[in-house]
Amino acid sequence: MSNKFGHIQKVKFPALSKLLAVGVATHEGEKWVKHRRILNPAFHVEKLKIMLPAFSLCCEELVNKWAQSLGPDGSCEVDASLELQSLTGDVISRTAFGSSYLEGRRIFQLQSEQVGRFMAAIHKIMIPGYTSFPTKNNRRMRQINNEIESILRALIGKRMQAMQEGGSTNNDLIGLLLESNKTDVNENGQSIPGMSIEEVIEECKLFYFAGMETTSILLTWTMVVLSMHPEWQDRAREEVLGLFGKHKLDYEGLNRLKTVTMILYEVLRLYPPASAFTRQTYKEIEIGGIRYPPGVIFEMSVLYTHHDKDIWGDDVHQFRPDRFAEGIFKASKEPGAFFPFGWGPRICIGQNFALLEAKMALCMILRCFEFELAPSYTHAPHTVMMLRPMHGAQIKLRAISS
Ligand code: HEM
Repeated sequence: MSNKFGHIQKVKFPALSKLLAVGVATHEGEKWVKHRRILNPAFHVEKLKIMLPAFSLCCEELVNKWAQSLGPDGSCEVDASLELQSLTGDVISRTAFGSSYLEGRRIFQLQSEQVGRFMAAIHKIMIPGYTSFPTKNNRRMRQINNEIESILRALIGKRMQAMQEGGSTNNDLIGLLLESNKTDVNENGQSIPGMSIEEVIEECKLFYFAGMETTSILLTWTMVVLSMHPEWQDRAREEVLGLFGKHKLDYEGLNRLKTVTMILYEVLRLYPPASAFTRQTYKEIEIGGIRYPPGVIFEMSVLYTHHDKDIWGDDVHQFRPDRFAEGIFKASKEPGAFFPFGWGPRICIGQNFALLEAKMALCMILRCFEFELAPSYTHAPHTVMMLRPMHGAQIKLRAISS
């Protein structure tokens, strides 16, 4: 971890866990607490169950598309990282914007372009004032931002009007967010101002950034790792076929998956999509024998902690899903050392959404295809913003005969 005095200091568990709870008592923090309270109902389990058919529809479209690409020998090659990004973009578009899915999809395309442009310029972004230079890239990024905001503004306006006229919330994220915003009541029972339109727009943009890339990266690494470990691929498929056969995947069944869940956790341990996140001290705090003043920014390395031999044992770099057989807390020597979704009050609000989506997608893929790495695949995990495969994930799919 580095602090603003330029020191680099490694802080390990358990001292690290103290930091995870830090960081929400400032002015920024108060705003966050309000946002979190308004967002929470939209991610409640009952709401996720209602979103399940949308997950299912998107996954079905993906496996059907792959089935149509199969050659005469019953196989085809795909870049799983692109395909799964498109899947998770579709899922967010449908679950966030329901009937306005096509506008949602346009936002997803624009944000994907935005991420690509940001990544291409990432080294220059450190130059003070660089983002206001009138370069071609910066002008296009501003244009994209304006287009995203105007689509969202129109969409939110339409929804608010429908709600005023007594229409339903449609149970999509935007509807649930607006409904919760309208009825926001603080702990003392007083109605307090909810989010402004600008803040709702920011939350919608965040759903894409926070929810799309991360989940597609989890699914991509899962396909890569299961290609490297066919014995675990077979075990997972057996479990899926045993539980569901050819029947529809339901919430209760997805919750009973043990092997698939252990596999997803082990992939999240080895390849955490958000490989690091930050915390800022708001009061003086002592960590690892050093006292830090308020305002110090710490970078929490999930990757480093998930690969620490002292915490996970000598097989730390091996893919061993059964280390999670007794649950997350018994998987390592330090309970709490597994935190791909963060920890403490700021923990990822979409973690149940992400895991449900990943289970649904993986089950459907396993039921229809066997897969292995294509000869062109090069294993190169790369951490620019997120931990992704640098050269894509070329996977060979083979249809499972029914
Ligand atoms: C595998 C998938 C995902 C991973 C690994 C992941 C990881 C994370 C992490 C590490 C954080 C920061 C937590 C902290 O500071 O303690 C975060 C925050 C957040 N995530 Fe996720 N996330 C995933 C999926 C999603 C999805 C699907 C959504 C929404 C649909 C979502 C929405 C958010 C939001 C809104 C925040 C900010 C929460 C706050 O500041 O209160 N995430 N996520």
